[in-house]
Amino acid sequence: MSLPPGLPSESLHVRYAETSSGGDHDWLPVISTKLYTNAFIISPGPPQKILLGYKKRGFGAHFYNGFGGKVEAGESPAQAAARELKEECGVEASLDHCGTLLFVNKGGPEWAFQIEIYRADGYSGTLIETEEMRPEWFSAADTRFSETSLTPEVIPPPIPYNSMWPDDIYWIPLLLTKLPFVGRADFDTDTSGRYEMLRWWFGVPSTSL
Ligand SMILES: Nc1ncnc2c1[nH]c(=O)n2[C@H]1C[C@H](O)[C@@H](COP(=O)(O)OP(=O)(O)OP(=O)(O)O)O1
Repeated sequence: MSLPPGLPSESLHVRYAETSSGGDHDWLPVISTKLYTNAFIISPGPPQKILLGYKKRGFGAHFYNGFGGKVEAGESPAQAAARELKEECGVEASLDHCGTLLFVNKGGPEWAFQIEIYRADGYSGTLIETEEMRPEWFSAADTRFSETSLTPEVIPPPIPYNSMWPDDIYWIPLLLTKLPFVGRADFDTDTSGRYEMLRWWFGVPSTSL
């Protein structure tokens, strides 16, 4: 099983993958890439919880997402991830790299987004709402089977996949279980400007199983 084209580590072997149908030549061309980061705080629990930010403006506005953005000139992705986390929700964390994703949009921009994903089990400082993001906790476990005596303060609402990028549902479970992952999705926008996935591929390299 081989990775889709465009990822930095195309030679990796893969043990597990979720993928749409289509041949190797059906992927959109990748002309160039821009580096981004996305960082997640995951409180081990129980109950396991994930911190997401409601994006108030800019690209991906009104979606919940991790905290991140562009890697600036002279920065490593790890430095950018720490900076963006602090800028967007006010906290610091010991971040571990856990995945690389490539997103290509049919209608542009002309570059593909290469997003380095980070996670941490905890943080220091005080969470704050910023101009860009409103941080909120969500249950990572399936709350349908939780004890009913536990209050919403103890068990927050489930991960709001319907208000997130459509690719997230494929790789966030891998992030939660600490499995390193790689993946790619090609997008188009529908007539109302909503992002639709044309093709996708998300997998776990064989060395990590
Ligand atoms: N498809 C998809 N799924 C999950 N996450 C993302 C995508 N596409 C994305 O762009 N992202 C992530 C990657 C980044 O974390 C953000 C986008 O970064 P952005 O807010 O545009 O970058 P900043 O540098 O913070 O932007 P400004 O502050 O300059 O506006 O979404």
